[in-house]
Amino acid sequence: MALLEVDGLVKHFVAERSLFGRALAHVKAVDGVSFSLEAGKTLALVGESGCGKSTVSRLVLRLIEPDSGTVRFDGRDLLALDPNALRAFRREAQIIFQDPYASLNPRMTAGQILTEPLALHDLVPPAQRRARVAELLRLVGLEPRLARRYPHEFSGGQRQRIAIARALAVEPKLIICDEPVSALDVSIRSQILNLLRELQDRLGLAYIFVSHDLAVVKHIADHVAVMNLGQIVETAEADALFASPRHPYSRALLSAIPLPQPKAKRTTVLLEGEIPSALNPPAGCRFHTRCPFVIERCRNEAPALLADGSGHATACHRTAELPSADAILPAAGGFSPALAKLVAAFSQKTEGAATAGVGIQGTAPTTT
Ligand SMILES: Nc1ncnc2c1ncn2[C@@H]1O[C@H](COP(=O)(O)OP(=O)(O)OP(=O)(O)O)[C@@H](O)[C@H]1O
Repeated sequence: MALLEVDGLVKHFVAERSLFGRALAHVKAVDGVSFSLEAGKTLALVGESGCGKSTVSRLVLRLIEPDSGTVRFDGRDLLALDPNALRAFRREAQIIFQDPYASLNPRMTAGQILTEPLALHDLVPPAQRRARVAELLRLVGLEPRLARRYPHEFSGGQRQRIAIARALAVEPKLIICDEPVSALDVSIRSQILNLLRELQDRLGLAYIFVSHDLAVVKHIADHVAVMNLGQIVETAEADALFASPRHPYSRALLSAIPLPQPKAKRTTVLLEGEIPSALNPPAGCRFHTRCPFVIERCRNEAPALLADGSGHATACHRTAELPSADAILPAAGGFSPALAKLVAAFSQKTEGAATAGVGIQGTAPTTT
């Protein structure tokens, strides 16, 4: 049985109200999202800013209520939990944020920050709390003597370690990592990612790893779900998705990852076209206004997220007929003349990682 099962989750926010309080427009932040996560595994939720990743996280933690859909955690229906059961659940699922400085109380020492959850959930008798704090600090690679310091006395990476230790204090089964390394120096990122992986192996933690950056996700995810405008457009085991992305949006996100070899050539898929407006969401496939492979059907009919035998699921009418990702990503060419024409309008050859370019142009779309 999966640790977490999310089915048909929907959350629309009111974006505009009339003078009399009537809802005039809705943001479809999350619109029919389903996925599952095994204990001890990592699911990465990937997509541009505004695609609904954080809203999914908040729904999974039951910090906000969905309009419809279900969330099952360890076999329990989260939406049916009474206050006591919800309190117990708060221990089992934790979250760490992009900016640890904002999430750590500046007036508390690291020791006090780590003692707080122990006391709140009555996890450790008062006499043993100091030892438990030292243990937590060691677990995240910090010296116990640092317990006396305040957040501003730590580096960004150290602060993220304290935020991780605070999450671990309650011995959770699931941690939502919301862009946990985006605010950190590039040189520190891999240290924090390694720490998260080590802790997962040691403690059997499951992670939902929220990120806009597929390069980061590559180092940590077992499964990836790519989101666009409140919906999952592709989901697969990480290896399968990175080796062979199928949805044009995933291909474009992947093509923006710098190549490991500086001289390697690749075609960067540039997505242009009309960017969907919050008040005028695209009909049919929500990606069609930016898709290089759009056909008439995409404008009228929303594609279902369909899985093949291996569990690789894609929401695209043209999955079966598009060229393999190899034909796009490592600049191997090989398009049929008709597809080459389409791709040419949206792609350009680049050389080397430094000029690999950004795969998506324009500001991120909003959802309605
Ligand atoms: N409380 C709210 N009220 C109204 N709209 C909201 C609210 N929370 C989120 N939204 C909107 O819902 C959409 C999805 O937001 P969300 O924060 O989940 O996206 P995201 O992918 O996590 O983006 P980011 O990476 O920028 O946090 C956005 O259009 C956002 O403006």
